[in-house]
Formats: sequence, C-alpha cells, structure tokens
Amino acid sequence: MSSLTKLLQEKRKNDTTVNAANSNTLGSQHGPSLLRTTSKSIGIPTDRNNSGTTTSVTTVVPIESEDDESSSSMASSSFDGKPMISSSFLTANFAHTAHMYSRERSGSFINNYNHPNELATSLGSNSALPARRNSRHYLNGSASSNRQIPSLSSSIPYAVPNSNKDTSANGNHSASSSLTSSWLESYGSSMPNNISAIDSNIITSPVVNSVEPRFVISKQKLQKSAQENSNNASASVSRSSSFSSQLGNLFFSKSSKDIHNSYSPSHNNTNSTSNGSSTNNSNTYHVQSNASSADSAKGSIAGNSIPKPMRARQYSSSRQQPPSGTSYTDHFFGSPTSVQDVHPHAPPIQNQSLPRSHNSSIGDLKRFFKKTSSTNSLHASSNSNSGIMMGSPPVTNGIPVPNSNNPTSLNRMPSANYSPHSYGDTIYSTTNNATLPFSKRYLKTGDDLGAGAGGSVKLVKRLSDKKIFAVKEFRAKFENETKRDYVKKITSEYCIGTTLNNPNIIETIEIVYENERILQVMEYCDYDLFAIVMSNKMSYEEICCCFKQILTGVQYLHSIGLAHRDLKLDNCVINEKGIVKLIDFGAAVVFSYPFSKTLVEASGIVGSDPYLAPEVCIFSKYDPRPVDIWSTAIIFACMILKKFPWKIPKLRDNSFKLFCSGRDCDSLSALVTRTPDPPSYDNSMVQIPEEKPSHSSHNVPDPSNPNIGPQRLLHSLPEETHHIINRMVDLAPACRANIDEIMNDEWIRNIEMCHMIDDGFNRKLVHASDHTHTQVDQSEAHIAGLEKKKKQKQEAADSQ
Ligand SMILES: Nc1ncnc2c1ncn2[C@@H]1O[C@H](COP(=O)(O)OP(=O)(O)OP(=O)(O)O)[C@@H](O)[C@H]1O
Repeated sequence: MSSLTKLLQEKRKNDTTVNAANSNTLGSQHGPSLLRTTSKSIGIPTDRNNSGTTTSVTTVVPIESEDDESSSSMASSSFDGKPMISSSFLTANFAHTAHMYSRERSGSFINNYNHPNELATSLGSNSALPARRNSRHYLNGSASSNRQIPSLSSSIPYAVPNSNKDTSANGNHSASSSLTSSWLESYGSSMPNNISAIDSNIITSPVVNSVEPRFVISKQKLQKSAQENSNNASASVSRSSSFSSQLGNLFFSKSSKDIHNSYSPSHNNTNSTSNGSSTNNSNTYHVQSNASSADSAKGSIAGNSIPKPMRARQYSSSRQQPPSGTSYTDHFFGSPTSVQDVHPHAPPIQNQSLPRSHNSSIGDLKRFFKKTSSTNSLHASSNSNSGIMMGSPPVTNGIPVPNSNNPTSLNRMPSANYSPHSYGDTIYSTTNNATLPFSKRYLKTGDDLGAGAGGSVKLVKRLSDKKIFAVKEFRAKFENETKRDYVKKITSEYCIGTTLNNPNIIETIEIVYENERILQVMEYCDYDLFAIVMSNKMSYEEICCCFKQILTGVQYLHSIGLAHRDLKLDNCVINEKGIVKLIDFGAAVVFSYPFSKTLVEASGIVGSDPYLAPEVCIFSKYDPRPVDIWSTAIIFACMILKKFPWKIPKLRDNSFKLFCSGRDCDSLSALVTRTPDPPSYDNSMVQIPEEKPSHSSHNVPDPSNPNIGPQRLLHSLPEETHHIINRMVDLAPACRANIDEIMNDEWIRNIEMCHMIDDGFNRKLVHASDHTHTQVDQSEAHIAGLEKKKKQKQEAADSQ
C-alpha cells in the first residue's frame, strides 16, 4: 500500500471516529433521523475560504422551513411509481420559477403556495388537465401585487410516501425530526470550515461583518484597478461598455444625448469620472446598489439572522454587492454573473480582475461586446443566417444601413439617433427584410401558446412565406421593479437568443421593439414536452430519446460556459420531427469565461421547486452545472413516473426526507457537502481486510428497503438507468456526475436519439429506429390549450 493511501486511510479513520462520536451524541439526544423541524435560527453563516471544489467563497445559510403540513398529508398516499395522474394533483400542485423574485415569509410566496393539504392523495385518472400555477415574485416589490402566474409544472403529481412503510423504514418519525441547537453544538464542529450548519428554516443573507479583510479592497485599490483596466481595455470595449444602458435606453427612451454621451471615448470605464454623464449613471447605480446592500445588511443583522428573505435575496442573487461600501473583486469573490451580463465567448483575461462594483454587469457586457464589436459581426443563432442588430447607426427612418465592412451585417450598438418610439424597431434579426414594422410582417393567429413570469407566448404567421413562429412578448416592467432589473431580465434572454446555436436549443429569429413592447420571434415547436408527457402515450424509448436530447442541449450549454438553471418539462418544447428544444433562458448564468478556469458561482434560489437541487436551498452560492444535472434527472423521473418525486428538496418534504434517509448520516448539510473519495491506486494489488460496517448514525443504509435512500427514487425507474440517475441525483454537487460523464454512461450512449445533422447549408433529421414521437391534438399541445380545456371541463362540471 502506498504511503499516500495509508495516510488517506488513516485520515478517514480519524474522521470517522470524530463523526461517530459526534453522531452518537446526536443520536442519543435526538433520535435516529437526519431530520429536524426546528425553525430557530442559531448558526451564523460566515464567509471563509472555500476548501471545496471551487475557488470562490461558498457560504451556507440556514435553510428555510415552514411547518410541514405537507409531510403528513403526503404521507397518506403511496409512492408506487405508477404513471398515474391525479386531477387534484393537477389542480393543487405547483412548480414555479423562482428567479428574480424572492420568498417573503409572510408574503405572497408562501401564501400562494397551494396549501399542502390540497395535495391529492388519490393518484387516479389522467384525464384531468393540468393547472399551471406559478408563484413568481419579483425582487422589487412585485410580490406585493400578488400576481397569480400559472406554472405548468404544477400539473404533475408528486410522489407521496406511504406513512406506514415510511415509519417502519425510518424509525420513529417524530423523534427523528428534531435536531436542535445542541446538535449544532456537538456536531457542527465536524463540518467543513467554510460552512455553517443548517439549523434554521430561514434563508438569510451572509453576515457581512465577517468578511475577511483580504476580501476588502480599498477605494484607492479599486480606482487603481479600474485605471489599469481602462488602460488595458481597447477602444471597442469602451465603445461597448454602455450596452446595458443602451438597451435600457432602447426600452426606456433615454435622450439621445445621454446615449451619445455613453458612447463617448472618454467613457472608458463605468467607474470613470471623466465623463459627467457616465459618472451620473454610475452613481445612480451605486446608490441603488448600496441601498439594497444596506437593506440586506439590515435584514441579516437587525433581524437577528432572520431577515426578510427578499432582502437576503437582493444581496445574494443580484450583483453580489457587499453591504456598505465593501468591495470585492471577481477573482476572489467569484460572483455570479447573469447571461445578460456577459457573452460566453468574450475574452475574459484582464477583465477577470475587474473590481466588482455594482456596474460589473455592465463591465461584463464590455466583455461581451469587446470581441464582437471589433469584428462588427453578430453571432446569429442560426448557421445559415447571419444575425443582424437593427436600429444601429447609421439608420434612416428606422431602416438600417449595412455596415461598410460587412454589407450584410450592421453595427451591434443601437444608434445615437435611435428613437425608441419609432415603430417596428428590430433589435436583432436573422432575416434581411426586417425593416417593416412587426405588425406588417407577422399576423397573429389568435392562439396563445402559454404564459409565464417572463411574458406570454403567441402563435404568429409570417406574411411573406406563411411560416409559423412563436412570439414571446416580454412582460412590462412591474411598477416596483427597477429599470435595471427589468433590462437585465430582458437582456438575458436577448443575449442567449441571439447567441446560441444548437438543434436542441430554441432558435431566435428576431427581437423587435414595437409600441413599447419587446417581442422575441422564435422558431415554433408544435408541442410542449409537458403536454406530451401528460398524454401518457410516450414509449420508454421515446422518453429516453427526449432525455438524451435534453442532455445534449445541456452539454452544449455547459460546454460554452452557460447554465440554464430552470430546466423543467415546461421549458422543453418539441417539434413535429421529435426534436426537443430548451427554451426560457431568463434564469441562465455564465459559470465560466473562456480561457479561464475560475468557476463563477451562481446564487439565489432560482428554478422551480420540484426540480431544484438541494444545494440551491442551502448554499447562498453554488456551481450551477450540477444544478442543471439534478433538474434533468428530475425531468427524466417525471417522464417515467408522471409525477414529481417530491415537492421541494427540503427536509420538511417527507418524500425528500426519506430520499435523504438511509445514508448512514444524520445531517443533510454533511451529505450535501460531501466530496468525492480520493482515488485508491493500489486496492487491486493489496488485499485490505474488509472492515465490518460500523454505522455511526441512526440512518442505517438498508438497500433492501425501497422507501428510503436513493432507492426511493430509483426503484421506480428501469434498472439500466439506476447507475447514472443515482449519480445525477447525488445529494452532494461535488460528487454528482457532470455532463460529460453522463454522456459517456453506457445506457446513455446506447440510447437511440433523433437528431439533426448538418447537410451543407441545411440540417437533416436522423430518426431513431426504435420509436416514433407521440403527437397530440393541437388543442392540447401547449400549456394554454391544456389550461383552456381544463377550464372548460371545470365550467361544465360546475354547471351540472
Ligand atoms: N418556441 C416555442 N414554441 C412553442 N411553444 C413555446 C415556444 N416558446 C414558448 N412556448 C410556450 O410558451 C410557454 C411559456 O414560455 P416561456 O417559458 O419562455 O415563458 P416564461 O414567461 O419565461 O415562462 P416561465 O414562467 O416558465 O419562466 C412555454 O411553456 C411553452 O408552452
């Protein structure tokens, strides 16, 4: 045995002893399970160096919980894995995309939750049509409007555990559900340094006064760094630096003078003070930022670790601005960056060390445009078409004039003369005849495809060739939403839509600003994957094909440094050829810049509850890639089971609790922070006597019990899927399979998948031989149709 292996073994032994001691204490005091119901907030999260897999700081914050009425109600049904769809589930369940809004404890988020008692216990007919409820709440007060935005996912039933079985399997439930502060005292010490224990049900913002001095940079340093960056930055950077505000201007009719000023060569950097206009702009943002940061700080401190989650979210999920003047650098802090902020292909090198100011999103946009503006060409979302950014200088009467270097492409930047009130301004297009107003080129067919938090999607016909497209009309800015947040949301989808090029990602044809509406014209797909799943007609091979196509889309995204973060059945559409496409990039983030190995962590509770990875509910920052992997596994499970394995990945959800049980560990935080075992090189040569398993917890693994541990989910899935699905739903993101490992899995490799291949200028379909794709009637092919039908049924039932 090598000395390294010996050392590792010894270390592990020691660790086990410590853990055993701690766990025994825990066990003797609090019963057998890893579960707890306390809502007391004790632990104070700290920012320390992350010794884990990433280079940036990871903070664990106490998790939120409410009294879990759902546990009991859910426990009254059985989780038999049969593909049955309950009408009451369809009505009662929900899934919502949580990005850009916060959970207000006493606010509408919780209130809008369908009451757990509404959860159906009978998993009966699948004839009932889904209700799509959504409880999105935007950061800037839109929550207060109590908007009921529907969510498609709400239509899938949740798997519900059998209380009898569960109790026997897991010991005494009530006893198991009580971890208290003493648990923390005894057990918390064995947790990694960079985290604090999950001891509460409230998500709180990191405590700001624990920021290590080395993360705090002085004003002078910041200015110096800004100066250096502005020296390094090329003219093209400075020229593009104000794109975000340009886009804002586009939507909010800023005066052309302001726009012009922001193009000024002296406006090299958002921190620049040389230009009055830019300084004002910058200052305005700083004021906002500091205000929200201060709020955030107030929330976490004054609220004694129970801040208003909205504030916490503002701190954690927006621009990571530390409170009250504290500054970080990207490099150390690894702040998350939204897609709207940066183009994945942009050269990151010198900008990696840009000071993280509130304006960093704009700074990141510099990176986005630095490369592209120098070439004056736009990344089109289609191979065959070159994208055109319209409304660019020079513009005559809204008709863009081709750039002299490239007659088919136009400058990306909106014109200094740009008038946002002029009609039919096409911001981006892959077509060359986008000069007429939108309404003169497209005819609305009257059919709604769906609506969500981001806007509503309608069917239109292009008059020139009678081709059908889907048009997303972005929602208007909420009253309480800042212009900045709104523009961020829009630009995210804009950047994605105009950049990505993959058969499994929806193609954006053009983006138009007309009559103060922003319209995104997309290729149309005939079916929502959700609708197909709900038809209950999918063959196993077809499910596998769809799954692999989703994975292929994810692989593409991850390969270019993007994570979707809101993968769910609702966000997959499928065309008549059986090609699945990912849509809705409103929550996507960049996790890696080109040429950089630094992981940019994401933050905020973003996604839809049943698809959320557990770490999203625990950590304030996380690697968004494993989050996508987890969600994709849940999508697969949903396609097979026709129900969600659990409602939310929190211990208050009984199904999830049981899934976490039987893992020889009493702490979810310990499970989630696990790192992969170090490789043992000489096991094959040296026979190590098999140690008797000594269980240090009250969650003794029992592989023969299908109701606890990973088997809880796996036993309902085909055996060949177990290996990789198990790895995809590994509670520890560090141990979860990455997309390349998944694609290399034997089962995945052997899945016959319908796909497109390049055939000269076109793409050609290659059909899998072992299945055909289910088609459903157009009246129920999309969420809107499903909802309409459901409403009609309901009305008919009511009138009887
Ligand atoms: N290209 C498309 N082809 C067909 N249907 C589409 C297309 N794009 C969107 N849809 C339909 O519109 C619905 C809403 O679209 P999308 O998810 O982009 O909106 P959203 O407002 O961001 O919704 P969410 O609340 O889920 O984030 C989708 O679930 C789908 O049914």
